[in-house]
Amino acid sequence: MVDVADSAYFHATEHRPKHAITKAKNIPLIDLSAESDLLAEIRDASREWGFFQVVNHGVSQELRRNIESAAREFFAQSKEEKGKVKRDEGNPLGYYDSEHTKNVRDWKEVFDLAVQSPMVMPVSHDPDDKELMELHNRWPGYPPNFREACQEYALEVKNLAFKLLQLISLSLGLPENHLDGFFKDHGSFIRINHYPPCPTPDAALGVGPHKDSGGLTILAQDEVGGLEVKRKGDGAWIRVEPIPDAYIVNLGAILQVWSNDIYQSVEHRAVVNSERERFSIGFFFNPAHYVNVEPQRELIDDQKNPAKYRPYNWGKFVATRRRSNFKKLDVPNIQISDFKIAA
Ligand SMILES: O=C(O)CCC(=O)C(=O)O
Ligand SMILES: [Fe+2]
Repeated sequence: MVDVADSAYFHATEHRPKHAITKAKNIPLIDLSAESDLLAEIRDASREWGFFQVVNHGVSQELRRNIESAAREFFAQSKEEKGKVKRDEGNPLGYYDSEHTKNVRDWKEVFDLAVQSPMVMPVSHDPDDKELMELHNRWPGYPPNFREACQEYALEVKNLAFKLLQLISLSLGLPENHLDGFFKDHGSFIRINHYPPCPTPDAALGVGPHKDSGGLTILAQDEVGGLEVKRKGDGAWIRVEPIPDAYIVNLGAILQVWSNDIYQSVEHRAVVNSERERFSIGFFFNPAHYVNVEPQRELIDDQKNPAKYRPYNWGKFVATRRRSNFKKLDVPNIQISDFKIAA
């Protein structure tokens, strides 16, 4: 992927990454072991930023170290070795090095794995086609502990995801377990991102600006840093400072719909640099494919605050995205704004 002249990686001048504000007030840091004011902190952070970091989260440091070092060893292999577990059109899990965000190539390589394998998904984006498929993880032979490190990590982060979901539910004034049922057969996945040093960090991005489309994202970034969040209000890009052993939490588009816009998912991107490689590991906490996503009845009012979105099926949403990713269709990817009800 290190082809300097390849303009497929170049963003339009106005989207190039140089003007991040690093000295600004950072996204909130929340101590999950604190008893008092926890819900208020989560509510304020979710409303103001859509992003926060958590400490005392219950995920063991050792499991995080294990997956981080297994990832380092995996990506250090030759392209040919990594290509043995490459994703294809039939199964998007595994290794991939040519992802695009909004038609510009990302300066990264990734490894995706389903938290529950097999992951069940619709075969097609067509709403009338009820056929389902099972997606199985692809495990590399090297390093030998890769699979175990990923699976052990996934179990603990999944527990954190449910804990955060319950806190978010309470922070919206809903019962603690109100949203749990949507995640009974959850279609969560883990994406390990590797961003190699980039000779043109002013023109390329590790991941272009996007919003996460699922429920919640729980991200571990290493000490290099590069994640930036678009601040609500003025749209300035704010650097998320790496905090050792903390997790970055952001609300995905589904929470925006469930909460009928009380909470909003926020744009973010990853910048790269010319000196140091960077790793991040995202846990994308997604509902089951059969879940129909719609504003929660408890949070709407037909007269004063009607639903802002029409219901949509999560599995079909994912299948529609997958189709446009592979076909490189010249249309914008499906977004929740496609389901927005005009006010
Ligand atoms: O690497 C990062 O800091 C962000 C990655 C990201 O936003 C994503 O994978 O959705
Ligand atoms: Fe993201």
